[in-house]
Amino acid sequence: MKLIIPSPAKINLSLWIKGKRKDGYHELITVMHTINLYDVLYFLPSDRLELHIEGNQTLPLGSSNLIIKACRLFREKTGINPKVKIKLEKNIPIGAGLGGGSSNAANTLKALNTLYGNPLSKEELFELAENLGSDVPFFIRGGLAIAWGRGEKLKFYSPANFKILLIYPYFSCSTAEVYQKLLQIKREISVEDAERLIISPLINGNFEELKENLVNDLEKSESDCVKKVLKIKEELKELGIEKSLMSGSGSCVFSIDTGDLNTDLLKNKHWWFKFLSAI
Ligand SMILES: C[C@](O)(CO)[C@H](O)COP(=O)(O)OP(=O)(O)OC[C@H]1O[C@@H](n2ccc(N)nc2=O)[C@H](O)[C@@H]1O
Ligand SMILES: Nc1ncnc2c1ncn2[C@@H]1O[C@H](COP(=O)(O)OP(=O)(O)OP(=O)(O)O)[C@@H](O)[C@H]1O
Repeated sequence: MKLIIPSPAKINLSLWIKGKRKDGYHELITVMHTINLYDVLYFLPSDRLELHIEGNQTLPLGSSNLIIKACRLFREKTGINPKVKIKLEKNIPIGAGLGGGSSNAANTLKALNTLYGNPLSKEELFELAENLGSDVPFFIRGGLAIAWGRGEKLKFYSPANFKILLIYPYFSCSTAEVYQKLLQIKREISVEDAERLIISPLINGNFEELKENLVNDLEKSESDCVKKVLKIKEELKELGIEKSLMSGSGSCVFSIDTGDLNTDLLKNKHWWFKFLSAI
């Protein structure tokens, strides 16, 4: 049986840091939405597990690839040894704050579950996803959600309908380094606050109010990568895009609902840009 699975990216509409946990992770609250920028995963019959990648030559093919990690976790949990040829068509920039690897991992778990007769419940899929990374549980369902804790606690909402301008500056950021070089931040904020500040203006289409409320505390990181991202935000301001935000731990920057922008201003710069939609 052949399966073709779209693996969408996400943006973080906001991210607040509440403090540092004993396990070394940061306590956070973040609002995520999947967008129509996809990798594609092909699952084809094979006599063994194999991974082929198109569109990117830098990604590992072995056990450090999140797709292989997902396959191994599936085998440990179910006792089923996946014999599939997986082809990854990579379109999502890596280390860009778009969760590409996390999305691949989550969608691989779902695809294997489908291929082998659904041995895992939805809850078990979420539990397994948690072991693969903080963003992976979100991609089991996708759409619009508030995540908190390390990022594994989730509250989902009906997906919203909005346009995004996404800028990728041709460099990547290390998530670990961005967090490591983050100043001590202790936000007093709750899931209810995130609902009031982000979810309700988003769902009601109050984009001016939403733009005023967008925050990403990881922009305060001392990492060189984030400093380069902040320069991109300044350049966008000079082009008339007043409100933009770094997604996740960077390097992408996005702006909401910039429909009437003269795109010529964005051309021939040191980035690529795409007009995308929330999905
Ligand atoms: C930046 C976000 O993408 C926002 O959605 C996530 O917080 C990062 O999630 P992720 O890419 O899955 O990150 P992980 O692979 O879980 O962790 C990478 C590293 O980021 C740091 N990390 C990650 C998540 C978190 N809540 N606190 C952290 O301090 C840890 O040093 C960790 O070792
Ligand atoms: N299938 C994969 N796709 C992308 N990255 C992968 C994959 N497997 C392992 N990785 C590793 O994961 C890291 C980045 O993953 P990813 O692209 O999810 O980060 P990101 O876009 O910065 O997302 P975020 O920071 O929001 O979690 C890189 O170090 C990359 O080498």
